[in-house]
Amino acid sequence: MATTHSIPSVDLADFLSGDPARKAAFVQQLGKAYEEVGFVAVKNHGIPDELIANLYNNVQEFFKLPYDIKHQYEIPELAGQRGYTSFGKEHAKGYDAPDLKEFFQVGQTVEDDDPTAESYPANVFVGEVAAFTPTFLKAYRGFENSGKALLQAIALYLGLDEHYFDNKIHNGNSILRAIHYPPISTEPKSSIRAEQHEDINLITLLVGASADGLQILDKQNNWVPVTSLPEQIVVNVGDMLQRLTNNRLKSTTHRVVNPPREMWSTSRYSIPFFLHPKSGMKLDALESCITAENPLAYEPITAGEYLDERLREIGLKK
Ligand SMILES: O=C(O)CCC(=O)C(=O)O
Ligand SMILES: [Fe+2]
Repeated sequence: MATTHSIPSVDLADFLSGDPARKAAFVQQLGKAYEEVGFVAVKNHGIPDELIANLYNNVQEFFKLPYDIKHQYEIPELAGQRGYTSFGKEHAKGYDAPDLKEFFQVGQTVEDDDPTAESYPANVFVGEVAAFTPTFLKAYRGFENSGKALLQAIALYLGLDEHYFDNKIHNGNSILRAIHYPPISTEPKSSIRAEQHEDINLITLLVGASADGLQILDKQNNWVPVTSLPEQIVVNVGDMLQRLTNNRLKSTTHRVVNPPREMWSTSRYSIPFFLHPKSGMKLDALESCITAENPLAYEPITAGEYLDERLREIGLKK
């Protein structure tokens, strides 16, 4: 895979090093990257390579299953938030044509006595691929931990207490999503596998996709390819963090394009982790992010209300 020329790169080991100068430098690099680009590549992210490899193997096994079996794991009442969503169901906000993908989502499992547990639907267990669900649950915790460290750095950059986000994301409504973009068999109507969009959540952590295709829209309105090194994950700002920071940190538009014709026969897999807080978190703009040059841009809203609004806009919730 090619290098990440297009987005800045940071080393999470700097933040966790215990060396105040390295830690402070990381905070500035991450914050600047999120103000200017909205995406970074993170090395030493703490999710073991072997776990990532297992995750991809299980995901490929699952999507190979016949449609009738996968469809048993599709639960429309859950708006795609748990289990399987079949090909052509989800579309980007503002677009009618569906994305060319099927996906599977795993959500939070509460392990303490937090009453938030009652608000989460149960995860859907896949019987046919024995290691699928356990591997997902393990990876879910890994992404949560890496995301927590990154949010600690973001909190410091914003002049907040380092642990500002910790209890807001503990038992949060995060989603681990495995996506399969199937091979292309006939001339596609458009060149797009996943139409341009911004992510809904606080931050998204994406482990190296199985193929090229991800592009971000830069400030000059050019589409720039993002391909990450195997040992890096790509982490971007979502709309909830953009809203909380009154547009100071950028939720950058991105999309997935079709491969060149000679690659049509290949599938593409990717596994984003959408880091959400608990639904009660207020997304009201931080005082420090409201200035004369950057006046208040959004109405107050909670994370839960905002998620509902967005799921309706992308066709998952009626
Ligand atoms: O497939 C990818 O690489 C990115 C997918 C994505 O942007 C999303 O699901 O929000
Ligand atoms: Fe996305």
